[in-house]
Amino acid sequence: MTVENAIEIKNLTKKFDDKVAVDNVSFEVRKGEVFGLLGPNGAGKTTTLRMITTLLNATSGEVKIFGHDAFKESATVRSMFGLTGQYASVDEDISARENLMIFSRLNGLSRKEAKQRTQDLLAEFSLIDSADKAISAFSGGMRRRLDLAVSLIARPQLVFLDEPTTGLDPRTRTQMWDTIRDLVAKGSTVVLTTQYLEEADELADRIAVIDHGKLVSLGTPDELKDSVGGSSLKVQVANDTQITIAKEIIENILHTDVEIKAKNNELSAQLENPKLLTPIFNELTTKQIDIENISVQKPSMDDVFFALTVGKN
Ligand SMILES: Nc1ncnc2c1ncn2[C@@H]1O[C@H](COP(=O)(O)OP(=O)(O)OP(=O)(O)O)[C@@H](O)[C@H]1O
Repeated sequence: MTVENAIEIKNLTKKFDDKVAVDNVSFEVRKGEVFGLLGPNGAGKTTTLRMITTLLNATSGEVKIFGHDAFKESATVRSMFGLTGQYASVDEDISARENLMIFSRLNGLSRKEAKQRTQDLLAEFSLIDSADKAISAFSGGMRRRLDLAVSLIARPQLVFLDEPTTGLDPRTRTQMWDTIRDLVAKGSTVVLTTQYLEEADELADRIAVIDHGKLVSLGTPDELKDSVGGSSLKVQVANDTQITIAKEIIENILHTDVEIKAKNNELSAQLENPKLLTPIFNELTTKQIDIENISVQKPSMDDVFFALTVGKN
């Protein structure tokens, strides 16, 4: 039997006393995809991740990793994935090289193998130049790269990244995204939690949106965007005396209300049928409306987030 899914979760639930932190969640993560867990603070992402990675017992439900029961075969399952964010307690005075050597040895590699693996990972994560510096001198980006390198020592096919870029500056974040894409290109499956909507949009093949412990939506970024409504049309006119007539033209064609933003003479409306853009443009031109700007925008991940999650948990 070939296993198609890296992870299968069925009816996963976690209660802390009376509080239901994760509520009957089911989903699958396919081999080779980047799967994003997205949700507001306190939604239950970390608790879900901790159960999948055997760090926390579930109240009920089932987790399978490459076909193995994560609760009954936890030792086997643990050897199948890498997990970042677990090495914070490492001595800050030791170097990146020493750090990788220690964890390679803990992973059962011989001294010679550990040396080679350390050298390869330092090169892969652009840490060669800083390899012998104390970790205390490392920037946030270098620490994250080292953390990821450590999680890959045993060459896992599945990697969990809990908020891999939180606190990084935009450039370092982009470098981390490249590193993650590289990992996937080499065949790994990646599960990540993130509080950045842009990150989920950029990296994830599919996203599970979690709110109040429940799975509220699952799909590709485009599917999620489509699910919260159609595109919006924005027309900016050059001359404010033409706003009213432009509004009438658009309303007549779309049969919908057009909103006027006082700033920049901008008109906006829901555009369910993109084919209506051409007649709108033609009619505005025929009526000699001086158009400054016209655009059609799909919903953003921000729109998805606000539409699917219900504010503060
Ligand atoms: N050990 C615990 N004991 C009691 N309640 C807990 C415990 N761990 C988590 N919770 C609660 O469970 C809910 C889900 O928390 P969780 O940390 O999984 O959310 P999250 O989506 O990861 O949020 P964040 O983005 O803030 O990390 C929260 O209401 C939290 O307070």
